[in-house]
Amino acid sequence: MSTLELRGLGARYGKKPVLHGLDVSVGDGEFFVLLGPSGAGKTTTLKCVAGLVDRADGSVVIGGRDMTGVEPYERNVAMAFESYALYPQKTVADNLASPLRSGRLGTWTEAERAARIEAVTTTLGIDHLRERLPKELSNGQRQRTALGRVLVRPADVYLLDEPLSHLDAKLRATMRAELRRLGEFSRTTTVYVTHDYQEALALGDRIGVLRDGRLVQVGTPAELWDAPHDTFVARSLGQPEMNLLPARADGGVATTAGGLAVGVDTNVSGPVELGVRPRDLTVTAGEARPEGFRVRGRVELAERLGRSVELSVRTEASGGGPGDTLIAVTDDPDVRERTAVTLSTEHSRVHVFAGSDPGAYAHRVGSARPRTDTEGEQR
Ligand SMILES: Nc1ncnc2c1ncn2[C@@H]1O[C@H](COP(=O)(O)OP(=O)(O)OP(=O)(O)O)[C@@H](O)[C@H]1O
Repeated sequence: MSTLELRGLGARYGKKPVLHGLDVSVGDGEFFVLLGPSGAGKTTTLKCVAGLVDRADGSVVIGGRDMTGVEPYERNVAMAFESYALYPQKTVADNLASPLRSGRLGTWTEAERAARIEAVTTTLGIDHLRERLPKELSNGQRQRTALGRVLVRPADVYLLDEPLSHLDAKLRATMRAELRRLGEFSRTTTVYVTHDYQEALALGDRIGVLRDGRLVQVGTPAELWDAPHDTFVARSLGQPEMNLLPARADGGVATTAGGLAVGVDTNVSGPVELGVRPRDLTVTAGEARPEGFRVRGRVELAERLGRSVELSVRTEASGGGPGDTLIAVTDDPDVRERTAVTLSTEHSRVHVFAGSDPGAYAHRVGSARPRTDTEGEQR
């Protein structure tokens, strides 16, 4: 059990910098998720913690001890790579037992070893595979065994790199729940790398969003969901992605190109983006309740996604605008293409992002508010 701190952590491959001054403190027993797209630097961050990157700047501090110059095998971290290394000639049970046999982790009685292995194989659902050799396992089973090899050994910090990536959707969901339980049970400080936002939201006590080697936002799942730092974080969480409508703010009103207008803080002016999650929009045939944010439109496309239907809605073009397109999700099977609908939500669910730099992500400055003039949201 240990805290983990990254202080100004940087890393380079050759001359190319890939991590830029990461600062974060992971609490004792915390399950911390690093979320980011391919190439963001997630694996490199784990390797720096494990001591496997030569050209690192700043420092990694585990349990209050600066790890600069400390060899990987002396750091007491256990890392599971996406490519799973198993002894080909050993059974699953022996593969799991071998980390406990190396004298470095103290001596274990046969009974203690067996109890620990059993707890892990039960959690990972590989009990029935204990006598098999790696070549007799599917990719997903091999991945779970490799994860087991890490979890079986007590360590100060677990470093897990996309450990569920080779599992099918159903098994991933089951394993997510199991891992969550295991985390609560073992309370070992864990850094878990993924590019899957659902995994991050389900597992993380906190999440750090990494983009191009920089930590863009660190927070609880609720903080990231309710107040994403910028449009990149906003789009990283949620499927379908958050709707983002370009607009111009002036005098406390932001107006989209399509003619939609909402109240915003009077301090906000210039180019903005209005963000609303498809699942935050309530879809009603005809008129909606009068309070809150609401907009009328017509369904242009309806695509069934299992129980729910994803709608592409063209908003009504009033006030000379061409209308905007918003994605919404409904469970109502009667909403079809060409149906007239009203989309509504609370103003607090309409995020306002500001920033005019081309190519940069706009920052969240707050949420929309009711308009104080009498024009309404569609004009
Ligand atoms: N050994 C290496 N030599 C040179 N460049 C590397 C090396 N390993 C990674 N990189 C580069 O460093 C950057 C970060 O890579 P890293 O593997 O940390 O990203 P990641 O977020 O884990 O991505 P993924 O999800 O695809 O595994 C990428 O641009 C990658 O191409």
